Amino acid sequence: MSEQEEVSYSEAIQKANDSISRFPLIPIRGIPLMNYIANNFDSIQAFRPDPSDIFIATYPKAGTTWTQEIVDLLLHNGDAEFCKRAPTPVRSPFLEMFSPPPIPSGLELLSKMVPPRIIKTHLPFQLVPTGFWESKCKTIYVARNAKDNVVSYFHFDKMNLTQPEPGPWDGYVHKFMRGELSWGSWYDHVKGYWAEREKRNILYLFFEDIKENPQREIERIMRYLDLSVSDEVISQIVELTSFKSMKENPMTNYSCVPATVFDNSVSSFMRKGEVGDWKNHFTPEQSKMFEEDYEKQMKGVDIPFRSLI
Ligand SMILES: Nc1ncnc2c1ncn2[C@@H]1O[C@H](COP(=O)(O)OS(=O)(=O)O)[C@@H](OP(=O)(O)O)[C@H]1O
Repeated sequence: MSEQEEVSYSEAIQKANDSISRFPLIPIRGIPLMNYIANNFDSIQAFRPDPSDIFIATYPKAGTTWTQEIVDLLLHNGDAEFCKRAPTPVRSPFLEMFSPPPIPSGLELLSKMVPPRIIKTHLPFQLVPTGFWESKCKTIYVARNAKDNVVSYFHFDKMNLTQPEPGPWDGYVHKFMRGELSWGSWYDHVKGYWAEREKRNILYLFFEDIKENPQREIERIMRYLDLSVSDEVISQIVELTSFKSMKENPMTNYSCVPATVFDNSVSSFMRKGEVGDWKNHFTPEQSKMFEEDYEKQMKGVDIPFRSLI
């Protein structure tokens, strides 16, 4: 994969331009999904991974792209040039993504690749094709604290012109709390994978931990994947996957998606990459209301999120 593939991916999106719109959501087993995904759900469910494939699962905006880059670099011993062979969504396809033709679906991209493939999903646990668990694929789940997650999703839904119109911030927070955004409830998502992590051997990570100590978390991923790279390479990967590096890297910053789909004048995909940006968005009243609801939705759950505050 190379320049040509990168160009053809961007060109395919450009060619689909007339069919791009804010797609409606259709529920699949109660989970709202973009209509193109919902309409192709049977073929997504039928996907059979290879046991060597690596599966990265997250609620949207929880650190997927960051983890995809870390894993690609670990698999290739920190080879920065090789990891620039194509943009993230081509190197590491999005399992359930279907878009208007001729944009290749995740399944189409996967069918042309040789395992081990790095496969992204936002599907909640109960919608993941059972083939992943039958094949015992290594699975990395990344969770991000709810308040920063909803802030990031809000900015993304404003700039991603295929997502439903987010509307004003206050209403958006309520939609998040009710699980009405694409891919459903954050609360059920983080709880679903947490409940299955031991049985399915899922490595459950937190955005805040990677931010606090990337070296420690990259080493955890390395051990989980049964890889061994030198300390020097780990340091290189820390540097290559810093927010600044990934924001500047055209292969990781989603500049492959034309402005007719990702409107960068509204917000960029690599927006801030921080912990605690929620403080710039929630009013004290919204924060109190959100926390009261959080207590109810997360009652009895022992996921070690940092304090919300
Ligand atoms: N290297 C690195 N360091 C810190 N933060 C990073 C990094 N890469 C991506 N990001 C931030 O992650 C948010 C995007 O999340 P995802 O990659 O999960 O998005 S997506 O769901 O795949 O569309 C989005 O968060 P916000 O900036 O808060 O909006 C990105 O900026």
